Amino acid sequence: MSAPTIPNLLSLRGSSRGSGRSSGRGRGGSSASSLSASGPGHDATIQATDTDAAVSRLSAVEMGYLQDPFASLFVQPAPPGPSNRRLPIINRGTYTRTTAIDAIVNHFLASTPNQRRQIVSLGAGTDTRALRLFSSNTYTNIAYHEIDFPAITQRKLHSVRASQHLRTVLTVTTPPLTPPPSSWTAASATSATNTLHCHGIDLRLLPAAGILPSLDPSLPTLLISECCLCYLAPAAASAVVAYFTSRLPRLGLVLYEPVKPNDPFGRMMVSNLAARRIEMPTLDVFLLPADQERRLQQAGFDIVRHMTIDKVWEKWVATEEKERVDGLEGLDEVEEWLLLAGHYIVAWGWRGDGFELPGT
Ligand SMILES: C[S@@+](CC[C@H](N)C(=O)[O-])C[C@H]1O[C@@H](n2cnc3c(N)ncnc32)[C@H](O)[C@@H]1O
Repeated sequence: MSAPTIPNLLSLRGSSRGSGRSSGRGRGGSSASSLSASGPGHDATIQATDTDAAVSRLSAVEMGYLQDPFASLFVQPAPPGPSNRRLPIINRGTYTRTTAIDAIVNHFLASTPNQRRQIVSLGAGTDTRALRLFSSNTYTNIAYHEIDFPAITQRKLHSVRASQHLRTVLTVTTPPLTPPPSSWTAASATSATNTLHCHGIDLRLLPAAGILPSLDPSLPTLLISECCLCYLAPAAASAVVAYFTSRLPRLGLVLYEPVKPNDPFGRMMVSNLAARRIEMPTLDVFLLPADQERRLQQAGFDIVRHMTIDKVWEKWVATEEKERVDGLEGLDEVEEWLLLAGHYIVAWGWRGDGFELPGT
């Protein structure tokens, strides 16, 4: 929920109330008003959504929702003041979505002990999940693949090379080329069996490309799309999923996306995105949670589950943890939270022997 979909919706609403909170726009180097809704300008707008996600992650970390020592390393230092601070319901959304995907990732890793396994994050941006996993030292033998536009993977490499802290977690194994390569690899400094493979490629070109370097089709693999495939045209998004389902027999997929664009709240969400020249074409096709389940079934996943974010909060966050989170900022707008969280879904499915993902 930290991406520009709802966060900006509510950031816009927050600033109209004079909260002084910023959506983080402009920090990604694009001005939405000057960009067209398709073509290269639109790609730049979509790439800038990673900055929104990074700023929201940092806000949730700074307010104590999440622990992530890497969140600040991918966000430009803000001027003094609360400019990077998100509204409480946005922080709770970022927390809940991160908790849900972390739980699915952990379940996948725990169900595949003593063997090599893969995670592939589509549109990973400057996400820190691989860094958190590697530094926790809980799991070994992970090949973690991240895919994003070359401009984003290059920027991530720059941050990794520039940060003393990150150099204690990752050893970049790509030769130090100038200009920096868009595809690069790194090994975990604590366990060399954990490797990070950053692939700088437009996902829409993936179906026509060969097998990604270092991707091993024989390994159990978890594919993550955390607010990524929703930016692609439905046929292109399906082709990306088919690229993996046609090659990897033991595969799971977890998606995080908005749903219900046609009710009043959903219409407002879509119109706020449109004001920023952002389109989410898959939202027109996978309208309801049941459509997302059908999508995964049609893609070939045998077991399919989904939960809206409000249900994740209700069912997956333990009582004491709910109390801790409630105590951080308080949440006056409970109805607004339920409305917001009900418009975001985590859907997951899997197929193949020897591993599993959680039930609901
Ligand atoms: C909202 S951000 C999410 C980043 C990250 N998954 C997270 O949740 O923190 C969406 C990401 O998807 C990437 N993306 C969108 N369309 C893409 C495409 N066609 N090819 C590669 N990356 C894409 C963007 O560049 C951006 O980094």
